[in-house]
Formats: sequence, structure tokens, C-alpha cells
Amino acid sequence: MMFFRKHAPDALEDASSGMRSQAKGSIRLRSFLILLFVPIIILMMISVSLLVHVNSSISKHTSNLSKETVQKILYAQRSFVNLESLRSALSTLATTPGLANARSAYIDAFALLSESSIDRHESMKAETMLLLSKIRTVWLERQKLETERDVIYREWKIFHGFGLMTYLLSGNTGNEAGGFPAVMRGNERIDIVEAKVDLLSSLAHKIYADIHQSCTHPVLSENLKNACDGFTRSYERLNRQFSTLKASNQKFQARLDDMEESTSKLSRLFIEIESQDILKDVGVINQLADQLQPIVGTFTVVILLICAVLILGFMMLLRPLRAISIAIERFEQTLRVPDRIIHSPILELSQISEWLTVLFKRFAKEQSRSKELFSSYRSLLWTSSHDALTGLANRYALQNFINTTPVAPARLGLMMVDIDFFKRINDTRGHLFGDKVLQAAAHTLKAAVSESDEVFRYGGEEFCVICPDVSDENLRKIAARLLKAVRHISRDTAELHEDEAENPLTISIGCARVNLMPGAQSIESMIAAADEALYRAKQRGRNRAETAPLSTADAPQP
Ligand SMILES: Nc1nc2c(ncn2[C@@H]2O[C@H](COP(=O)(O)OP(=O)(O)OP(=O)(O)O)[C@@H](O)[C@H]2O)c(=O)[nH]1
Repeated sequence: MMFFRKHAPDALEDASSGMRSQAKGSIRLRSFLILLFVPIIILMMISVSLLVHVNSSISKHTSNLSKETVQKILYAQRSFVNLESLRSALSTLATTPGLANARSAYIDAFALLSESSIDRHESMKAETMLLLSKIRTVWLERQKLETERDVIYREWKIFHGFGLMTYLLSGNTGNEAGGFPAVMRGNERIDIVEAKVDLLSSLAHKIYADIHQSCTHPVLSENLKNACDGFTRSYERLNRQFSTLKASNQKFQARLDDMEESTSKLSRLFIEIESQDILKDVGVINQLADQLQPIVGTFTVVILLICAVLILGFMMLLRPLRAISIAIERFEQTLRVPDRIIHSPILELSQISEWLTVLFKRFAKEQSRSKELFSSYRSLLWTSSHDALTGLANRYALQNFINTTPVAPARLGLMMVDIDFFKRINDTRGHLFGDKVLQAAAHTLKAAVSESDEVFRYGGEEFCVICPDVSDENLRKIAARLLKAVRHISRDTAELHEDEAENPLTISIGCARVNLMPGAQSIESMIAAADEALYRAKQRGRNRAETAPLSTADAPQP
């Protein structure tokens, strides 16, 4: 912060004033988060507690109702069984021979009807009471029928006695004689069914008609006459009794029908009421489930709304952050400063964007400044290591090379080159011309060696050529090439000719090679050896190259 205040007060001022103006329409991140999350949390808590409350109350209600419904179904099942038992008991009461069986059926029917499972509905109580009274009536009728049947039984026996007496007194013998009806023999109980009454009635009529023929004789004995009278009276009484029984039978049948109808009605009513009751419970359960649906729907809508708000909120946070990240990445790649990174209603994000823009500008400025510095540095470095006149690497560069290469590589070759009679050029043509000759010689030497070789201006009109990887023979060839190349420069004009100049510039070369000298060689010792060879070349007439067999410094002692 201090750095920027110190170096870019103007930019900071701009940014600060921009941020102050932005603060008016912006909202702080903390406030934004509070505004986003607090209502959501409150809404969610309300929704969840509401849902839990409603759900538990509905579940409780539904569970109770379900229990009740199951209870009702069980009641209904038991009642159906009871109703079936009632029907069976009533059938026994109506049709089973013997009063003892009928009484027991009557008691059963009464007990079944009194059970609460059937009459637990108020609306069925009246019907139940009515059926109870009808059952009682049927039972009374049944008893009455039994009494009347007993009367018929007794009358039948009297009729049977008088008939037998009449039959015997009229001259017949034995029970079997005269086709006395077999029924007269027995004392079987007479069934109360109407068809049997009719049958007995017609049978009695037939018996009476058959036996009474004997009574129609004009002369009857006193005994026979009395027997006939008794037979006729008993027949008449029996007939009357048959009529009574028939009427009672009809009445009984009517009572039975009535009771049957009442029973059916009670069954129907019971089924109707029970079904309605169970259906009502099921309806209530459905209603409760229906009540839950809008609550679940509302809850779903609330959750969706919350999700939408959250997504919106996160987009408002994440999109600017992503934009900032992209802006930083782009700036890192292109160094182009965007006018504006983001526009966010959230104050902190907006401020980050502004600060980043300021930082980008500052960074870009610093970057261009350091580029300039680096370029100056490179230029200075080049100047310090190169000769201003010739553009060749200078003595300082050679010294650097010597310092960084304590032991000369095995195939290193080195040449010391000196222009012949250069003093004369200076003296006759002046120093400026001498400089031109130096430049031409330097250019020619540089052009004559390969890329990997380096030409240094050693001092004055003397040069040092270093060939890092060369054989003895090649070193000699290079020296010869240099001698030849320089002769293309005219001493008169300092210009380079296609062919050898008329008054050519010449040089003398002293060569040194590592392998020519035993032991580890330093560059400096090689320079000394090459200087020695150069001296010899000068001595032997110049314009030639001499090779140093051994360095003076490193030469083995004799
Ligand atoms: N024009 C010019 N002359 C220079 C420069 N540096 C050295 N000299 C001159 O080069 C001459 C070197 O002369 P000498 O050392 O006597 O050698 P020479 O005349 O070339 O004779 P030999 O080397 O024996 O062939 C001197 O006159 C220096 O003044 C330079 O940068 N420019």
C-alpha cells in the first residue's frame, strides 16, 4: 500500500475517489450475506417446523383413525358372523323338530341380537328391538303350534281308538284285515308342516270314509252304534283341530316371513351403516392426506425459491470472482490493462476490481520501466565488453573468458594477430585513416573465422583469435586464410578488394595449440606462447604465421 502511495499517488487518488463514489450504490459483502442467508434460514426454519408440526399431527390423527377403522372392520366381521349365526338360529327356531331344540335356538338368537356388536349403532336399535319382538312372537307361535300338535296327537289317538273299535265291532278281525291304514298303527308324532297336515287330513278322511261304511248298516248293535258315534265325533274334532292347526301354521309361516324380512332388513341396514361408517373414516383419512398436499406443495415451492435465491446469490459472488481470476490470467499473458474488470453491486468485489486495475497499471508501468533498464543494462554490458572502434570483443571480454576458463580445453587454438608496419600508416596518413584500416582489418578477421571462433581486439593494432575446437592443421589453415583475407585490404585506401590489393595490408600471426604443450595449460600461458611465435613471425619478415611449439611459461625444463 505504501509503495503505491509513494509511487503512484495520482492513480491511488483516482481509485479511492472512484471507490468512494461507488460506495453510494453498493452494499457491503457482510450485509449482502446477512441479507441473503438470514431470511433463508428463518424461512427454512419456519417451513420445516410447520411441516413437522402438521405432519406429526396428521400422522397422529391418521394413526388413530386407522386404528379405529381396523377396530370397526373387526367389529363388522364379528357382527357378520353373528348375523349368520342369528340366521342359522332363527332357521332352527322355525324348522327344527322338538321344542327343546327350538328353545335353545330361541335363546341363542336372543343372545346374539343383544350383543353390542350388532346394535352398537343407535339407528339400528329400533330395528333390533323390532326383530327381537318378532323372534319372541315366532317363539310363542312355535310353542302354540307344538301345543296344537299335541292336541292333534291326542285326538288322533282317540280317532284311532274309535276307528279300531268300529272296525272290530263291524265284524273285521286283526289289525291288518280290511286294509286298516298303516298310519293308524303308529303313534308317530305328526309333523307340523302344512303339507303333512293336509296329508293327514285327507288320510283321516279316507280312514273315516272306509270305516264309517260299517256304520251305515240299517241294523247296528248298541256297541257298534256307540263306537260309530265316538268315531264320528272324534273325526269331527280331529278335522276341527286340523283346521286350527292349518290356520296356526299359516299364521306361523306369516310370522316367519315377517321375521325373515326383518332379519334381512337388519342385515342390509347393518351392512349399509358399517360400510358408510368405514367409508367415512377412509374419507377423513383421505381428507387429511389432501390437507397435507398443499402444505407439501408450499414447502416445495419455498425450497425451490430458497434454491433460486441461493443460486442467484452465489452467482453474484462467484461470477465476479471468476471474472477477476480470468482478468488476472489475461493480464499475466498479455499485460494489457482492462478498463474495468467487473461491475458488482457488492462493495468489496467492486473495490477489489478497482484495486486490481490500479495494480495492473502499476505493474505494466514497472514492467516497461524494467524492460528499459534491462535494455540499458544490456547495452552497457555490450559496450563494456566490446571495442568501440571495431565492434569486436575487447580485452575486458578476453579477460572474462580467461577468468572463467582456468584450464584451456584440449582442442583450443589461439592466435595473436598484429598488423605489419601500422605505425607507418598512422604517421603517413593520420590516425583517422589508421582507425579506418583497423576497422577494415577487424571486419575482415571476423568474417574469415567461423561462428564458433571469437576475435578480440587485444590492444592497439593487435588482435587475439580463439578457436575453441580445432586441430593443428586447421589452426594453420585458419592462419593462412587470415593472412590471405587481410591482403585484400588496401593500405592506401583501407578498402576491401575482391582480390589482393595492390599495396596490401599484411599481418603477422603467432599460433598456440594446447596439445603442443604438455600438462594443463592456461589461456594466459597460451597467449604468451602465441606472442612469442608472433615475435618470431615479425623477426622472420612479417606477413606470415608462426606456431609456438611450447609455451615459455609451461615448457619442460631441459
Ligand atoms: N590510428 C590508430 N593507431 C593506433 C591505435 N592504437 C595504436 N595505434 C598505433 O599503432 C602503432 C603501433 O606501432 P608499432 O608498435 O611500432 O608497430 P608497427 O609500426 O605496426 O610495426 P611492427 O608491429 O613491428 O610491424 C603506434 O603508432 C600506435 O600509435 C589506434 O587505435 N588507432
